Amino acid sequence: MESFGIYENYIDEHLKSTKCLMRMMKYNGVDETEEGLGMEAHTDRNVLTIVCLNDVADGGLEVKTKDGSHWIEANPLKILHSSSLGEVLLNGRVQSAVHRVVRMGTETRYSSGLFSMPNTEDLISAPEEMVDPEYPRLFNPFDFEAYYKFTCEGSGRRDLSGLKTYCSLLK
Ligand SMILES: O=C(O)CCC(=O)C(=O)O
Ligand SMILES: [Fe+2]
Repeated sequence: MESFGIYENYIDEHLKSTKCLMRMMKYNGVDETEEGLGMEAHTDRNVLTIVCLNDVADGGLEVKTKDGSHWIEANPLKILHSSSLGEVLLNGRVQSAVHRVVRMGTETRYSSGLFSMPNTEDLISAPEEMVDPEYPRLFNPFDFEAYYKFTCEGSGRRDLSGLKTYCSLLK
């Protein structure tokens, strides 16, 4: 965030109000002839995600291009990507990556993901430094737990633009 000009105190403050969730995932290999979907297309709801994989020949993680026209393979060993809250905090300067896991090999794939997320009851919003005429405020301040709940239920569950649906100011 420092590279986006956000002052140091804010970063310290942010780190103090962040918790991390670590998740281990196992994807069984598939038959040579079939292409299995290991995890359907989604965006992560946290701030940043770091993923590490075992040494499978085919990483399988794919990220959708910004124009939505096709999927590109992501670096198979270590991936760090921005999630919904990164998009909010940087006021749209980065966008949350739509991604999925496809399985095309017989090997078992293991991954571990580190997901940083807010550990605060304060409303989440972009700092003033991120708002200017070129980047007018994009999102209403919101409560993370309520947003998370929205993405787990009903229409929010499969909504790849869930963040915009939930709190965009540009509807
Ligand atoms: O297993 C992976 O490579 C990615 C998993 C993922 O996207 C997630 O857990 O949100
Ligand atoms: Fe993900």
